[in-house]
Amino acid sequence: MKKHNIWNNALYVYKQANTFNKKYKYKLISSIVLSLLIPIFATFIPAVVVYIIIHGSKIGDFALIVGGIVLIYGILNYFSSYISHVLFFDKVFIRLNNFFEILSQKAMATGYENIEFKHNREKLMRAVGAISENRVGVELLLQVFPVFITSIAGILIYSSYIVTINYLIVLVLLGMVIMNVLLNVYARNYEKRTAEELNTYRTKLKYFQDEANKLSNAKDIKIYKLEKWFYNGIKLFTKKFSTRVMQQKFRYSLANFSDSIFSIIRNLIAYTILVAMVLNGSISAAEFTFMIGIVIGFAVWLNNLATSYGRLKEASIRIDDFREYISWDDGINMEAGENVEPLLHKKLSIEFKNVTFSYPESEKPTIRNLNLTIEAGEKIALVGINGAGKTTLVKLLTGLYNPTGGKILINGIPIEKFNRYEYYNLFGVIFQDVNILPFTIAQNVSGQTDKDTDLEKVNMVLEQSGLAEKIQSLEKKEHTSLTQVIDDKGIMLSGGELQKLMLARALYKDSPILVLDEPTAALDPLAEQALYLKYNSLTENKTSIFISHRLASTQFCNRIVYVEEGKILEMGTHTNLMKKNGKYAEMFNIQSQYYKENKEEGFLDAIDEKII
Ligand SMILES: Nc1ncnc2c1ncn2[C@@H]1O[C@H](COP(=O)(O)OP(=O)(O)OP(=O)(O)O)[C@@H](O)[C@H]1O
Repeated sequence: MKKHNIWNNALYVYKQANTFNKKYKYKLISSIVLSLLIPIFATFIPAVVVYIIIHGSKIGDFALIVGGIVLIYGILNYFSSYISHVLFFDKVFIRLNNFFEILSQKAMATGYENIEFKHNREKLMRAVGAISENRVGVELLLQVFPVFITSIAGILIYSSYIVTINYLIVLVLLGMVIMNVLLNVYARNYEKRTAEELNTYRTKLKYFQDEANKLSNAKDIKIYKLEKWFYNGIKLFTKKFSTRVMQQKFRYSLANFSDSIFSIIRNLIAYTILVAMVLNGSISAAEFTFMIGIVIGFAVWLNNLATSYGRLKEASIRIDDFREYISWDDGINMEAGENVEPLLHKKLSIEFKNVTFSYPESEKPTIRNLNLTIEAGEKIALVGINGAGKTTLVKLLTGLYNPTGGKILINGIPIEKFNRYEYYNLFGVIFQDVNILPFTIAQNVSGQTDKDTDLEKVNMVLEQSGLAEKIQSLEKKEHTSLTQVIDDKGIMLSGGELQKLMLARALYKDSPILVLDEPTAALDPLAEQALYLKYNSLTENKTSIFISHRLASTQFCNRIVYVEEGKILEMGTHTNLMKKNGKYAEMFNIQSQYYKENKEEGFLDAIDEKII
């Protein structure tokens, strides 16, 4: 992982802040100038008072001068706190708007493997960690960097004055601060060493906390009494997390404690030197008062520098995490690559050439040296037992995964040559896990905003997918929202209805390749039969892949591909494979026998025999 120094990270964060809020820099500069002016001014006040008293000014003059100074001091403080207040909200908005947008854009655009696989997902979680709270990462840098800069300026101004009086004071103060910095470095090194471990605990704890509240888990938690598993997980990782945090904080408290001791010693030495100077007449009482203010102020700047530097380092580590994810190779051709436009209205051929794929950290490849040619416009049924690698093949074909070996070609062109963002346009896919968004039915089908949605087409595909009757019965028809996350009047669809909606979405896209992974798993037998009967017309001019464990589906496909352990074991028409009497025939016979037996007993009247 590339590490950037704090200056580089600060430059990065401020550049981003500036693109979002152009006025931010002016407010920031005003705040830094005021933070420098106010303590200098505060140091002047007692010195001026002592001077006036010693020189016996009239009470009226005294009141006027002191009143004037206090008034200016008050005004400066008012502006300072006003700007701090404004800056606080600016920082929050910069983090929430700008940085979240950068991260979301990256996460949505980057290769799917960068999102799905564990190690990559952890990178994403770390990047989220840099912007998810007020006092970490980006916002921490925005808070602390001005303090760091102000402290450097304060130290330069104050020390240039102190050395003209007595350079020993500067040396004493510096020595103490260096010791304090060393203790902070010790604490920070410990924090760094344990950061990875803490991050793991944080991720696991967050998993338990999030999953415990999810609606999708609620049924299983109640029925299978899983709450203990969640309580124990939360308890275990809270303990591990908080123990580690306490160990980290203990080291910082050592540094803080030593700082209190050092400040007493430092003040004693500074006072001794200054009092000796007053006694031997080298400085006046007013100068003494001023010098005391400057010495204390100088120590404050030094301390601020040490602590802000430590916190900047802390923020910098998180910002590196963020930048690592943002600049991470997408793993695919998102920017460049060939246009798929010429292919969009053609029948397309697909070729898997010696394709191998291994999931990260898995010992054996899931797809092994697989060769398959699908002719343009062909309808393929992909079958095989659970875990054979069918869905993995779909993810490879659709460009969600990249093969670890071999090539996939569309109309003879290797798919990595296409612009990946456009490449997705070639596919209408129903995946096994149904995923709807809390928008209207029409928007879920079109994947577009209302303005860009073709309602006529939406209704046509809803009709084709068998959902039209249900939608027409709703008060707002296709404008009804799904789920109640955003719209209180939203509706929930049943498992089978959702699957029909997914089919409508794939059909709306009208892509040259249609891939249906278990599209009938939740359908009732009548709906299933209706889909089978329509399949030819739905896939007209398209190349299609139909994955199903219901082997009736193989009847209306041109060819059946039987996959086992990532390899093609058998391939051919239904009649050929039945004659071959291999794995496919075995699977088919078991299933059809079951249906026949049950049918004889009159259980499954709804299944049309001619389909089986
Ligand atoms: N993200 C993943 N990380 C690691 N291994 C995975 C991942 N996804 C799937 N696998 C493994 O790859 C193998 C093939 O899975 P795949 O989902 O392709 O099978 P399938 O043939 O579609 O099965 P099913 O019929 O159950 O849908 C399985 O053994 C599975 O455990």
